[in-house]
Parts: sequence; C-alpha cells; structure tokens
Amino acid sequence: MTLPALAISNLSKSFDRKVVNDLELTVRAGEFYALLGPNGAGKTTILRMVAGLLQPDAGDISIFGIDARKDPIAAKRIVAWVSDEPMVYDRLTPLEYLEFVAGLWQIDARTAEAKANELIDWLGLRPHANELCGGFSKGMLQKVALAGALVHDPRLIILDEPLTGLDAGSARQVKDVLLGKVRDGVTVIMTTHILEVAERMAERIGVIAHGRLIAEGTLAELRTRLGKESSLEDIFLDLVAEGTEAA
Ligand SMILES: Nc1ncnc2c1ncn2[C@@H]1O[C@H](COP(=O)(O)OP(=O)(O)OP(=O)(O)O)[C@@H](O)[C@H]1O
Repeated sequence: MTLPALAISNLSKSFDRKVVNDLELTVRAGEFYALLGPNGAGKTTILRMVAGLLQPDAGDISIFGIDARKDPIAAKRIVAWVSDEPMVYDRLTPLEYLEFVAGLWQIDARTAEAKANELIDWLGLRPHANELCGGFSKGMLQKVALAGALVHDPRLIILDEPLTGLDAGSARQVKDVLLGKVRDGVTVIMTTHILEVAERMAERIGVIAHGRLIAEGTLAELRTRLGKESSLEDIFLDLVAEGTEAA
C-alpha cells in the first residue's frame, strides 16, 4: 500500500483558545488537495505545524511515513513550505537567492545553477533574473519564494494562499508549475480563498472550520453530501454554517 503524503491524527493547538481541535486529515500521495475554510479557521496554523514551524500541543504528523515531530529534519528534506508572506533576501537577485537556497540543501553548484535557471524560466522570472529582489513587487517575491521552495525537489509542496496578489499572468504561471508538479507525482496541498481555483485545480477539497475537518471529498462528493447541484461557493457556505452550528 502506498503511504499517504500526509497523515495527521489528533492534532491540537491552542493559543488563547483552541485553534486546532483533535484534527484528523489524510492527503494521498500524488494528489492536489485544497484546504478551504473561513478566516481564522486554523488553516495556516495546521500547515505551519506540518512544516515544522510551530510545535503542536498534541497529536501526530506523518509525512510519507516519517514522524515529523520525532524526525523534523528528515521531514523537512521532502517538504516545501511557501508562506503567504514571502521572505526573500533583498540584496540578492533571484538567481543568487536560488543558488543560496540550493547551497543550504548541499546541492552541488552545477546542479544548483541548472535548477535555478529552470525555475526562473518556469515562473517567467527571466527578465528580472539579475535584478535585486529588494525592488520586486509582492507578486514577484511570491514567485521567487515559490522557486526557492522547489529547489530541493520536494515530494510534498504546501502553499498558503499562493495566488493572492498575483496578476492573471503570474497566477497562470504558478498554477501551471503546480499542476506540472502534480503530473510528475508530487503532492500539493494549498489553502485558498479563491473557490474557483479549488474547483478547477484540486482533486479533493477539505473544509476546515473551528480547527476541524468538517467535510472532504471531490466536488461531486461534496455536492452529493449536500444533495444539490450547487456551485462550490454555495456548498462551502452551507458546510461552514453547518460546522459553526455544530461547534
Ligand atoms: N502565533 C499566534 N498567537 C496567537 N494567536 C494566533 C497565532 N497564530 C494564529 N493565531 C490565531 O489562531 C486563529 C487561527 O489562525 P490561522 O491563521 O490558522 O487561520 P486561517 O484559517 O489560516 O485564517 P485566514 O484564512 O484568515 O488566513 C486566529 O484566531 C489567529 O488569530
């Protein structure tokens, strides 16, 4: 049996209140999974724990069978995390940044250069490859950060609202890169508030409310559950209202 890309069980995290609530979530290897949920539902908190940036209060996180809490370094080697607030060094060009990141992963210089150039072309950054990132727009920084996250050929790519602030052309480039990765067998988990993106790109959709998974499935399965032929927007709003009542 193929190991799931991500298996979360009993995951909990509190700040001033319980934000992630005994969460159970499994993402299959090779799928494109969209995580939806209202503002404050806990999506970023969940993904930050998966990426090893935040310590859970309780629960287990397994990434392709690796216990991410016991062996965070092994988990990080196969995971990419792309935050919605890109952190890129202002004084480096995209090419220099990508080569720097490749160095952190101990990728040899020739492979790093080839990889950096491939990513620069994929994401349409070639015209700016030798300009300092300090002068870039948020959208361009987001693409550089995405390129940086892909340098070490991760098996699982986790993205927090990667399309926010991107113009139509850049959004298309990012979507194409992600779909290309999924075609190559990589698993992608992405949060988005753009329901049309989830509808078009994701194989399965998970809906989070109050730190729990309140519904999951293909769009067709979610429609069946609610017994109506509605848009994802209608389904989403109904599910969240249901989840809020239950909470
Ligand atoms: N470091 C923190 N300290 C205190 N509270 C936090 C912290 N991080 C998140 N929270 C709180 O946890 C809750 C869930 O936040 P989170 O960012 O996970 O939600 P989200 O589903 O990603 O929301 P959005 O869609 O708005 O990005 C929010 O109420 C937020 O204020």
